[in-house]
Amino acid sequence: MAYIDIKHLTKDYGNGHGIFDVSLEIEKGENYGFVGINGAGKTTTIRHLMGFLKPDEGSVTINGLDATKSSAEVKRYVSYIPGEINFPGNKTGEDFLKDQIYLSGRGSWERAKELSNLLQLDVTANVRSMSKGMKQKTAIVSAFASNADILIMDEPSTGLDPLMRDIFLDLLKQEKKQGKTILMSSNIFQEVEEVSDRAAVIREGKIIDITDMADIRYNENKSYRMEFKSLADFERFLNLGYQSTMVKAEDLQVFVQIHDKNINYLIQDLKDFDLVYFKEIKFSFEDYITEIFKEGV
Ligand SMILES: Nc1ncnc2c1ncn2[C@@H]1O[C@H](COP(=O)(O)OP(=O)(O)OP(=O)(O)O)[C@@H](O)[C@H]1O
Repeated sequence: MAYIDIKHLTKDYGNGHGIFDVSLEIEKGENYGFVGINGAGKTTTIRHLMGFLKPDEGSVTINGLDATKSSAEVKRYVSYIPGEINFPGNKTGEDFLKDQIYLSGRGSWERAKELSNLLQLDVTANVRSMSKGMKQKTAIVSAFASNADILIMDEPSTGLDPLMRDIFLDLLKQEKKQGKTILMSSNIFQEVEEVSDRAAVIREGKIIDITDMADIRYNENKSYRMEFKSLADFERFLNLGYQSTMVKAEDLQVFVQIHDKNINYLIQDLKDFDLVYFKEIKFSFEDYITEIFKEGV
């Protein structure tokens, strides 16, 4: 049984809304991305993991415990960042964080202070008057300072500026190195590509794909873009018969798709040509998702 095991989970809100027959197996120590457009079903799935929703059908277990029936026990392993953050009470960030550490019985204020400094969070501010970004940072500090075995995060980088997002992603990588199991929903494909081992794609409540991120990062089919100095060279190259995904004749540019094992042939051939530039175009997780959505799986 997987560490986080979601089996045939269904929550039907009617009129095609909800999640349907969702199954995901997340192994211990894995960093798992969960992507989908707005309304796809990410939050509904995640709320089942936290025991906030009861399945119509199917089950969720975390470390062998039923997430619905044993939700209090499950929460001992889990730190959670909700999609919508609303802090209770009228206290400072520091008091809120100290309460969380005390209530969960995990983590330390020292670590929370360190994380707050890294994320430039002013913990003297009242949680009620915090901006969206500050609330998000407070939730991140709380989750990371708790030293929980499992991190479940619903679009955690929402509201962070690009610099803070990078710091957050670095922290996430550190958590992974320490053996934490991470489930992060997001609709920012670049960040999922950067940190995840695998990612599931949900659309209209159904899982349509599970991707091993190594296949994207180390894809052996590469694209190269090149520009020729002269029209004569441009035309001569096209006659060589390489698979060109796009040709921009007005700029004398060609995009070639080629498998790694054939790259030497291409380089040999290009020795006879006068090039303005030659550049690898990385195949990204976003390209992959766009293809899946185009294919209408
Ligand atoms: N309590 C509810 N009652 C009825 N429909 C609901 C309820 N909660 C969610 N839905 C619907 O279920 C679908 C999935 O919603 P969900 O919030 O899980 O999506 P999401 O992928 O998290 O979206 P977002 O990226 O916008 O947060 C949506 O169509 C939503 O309108």
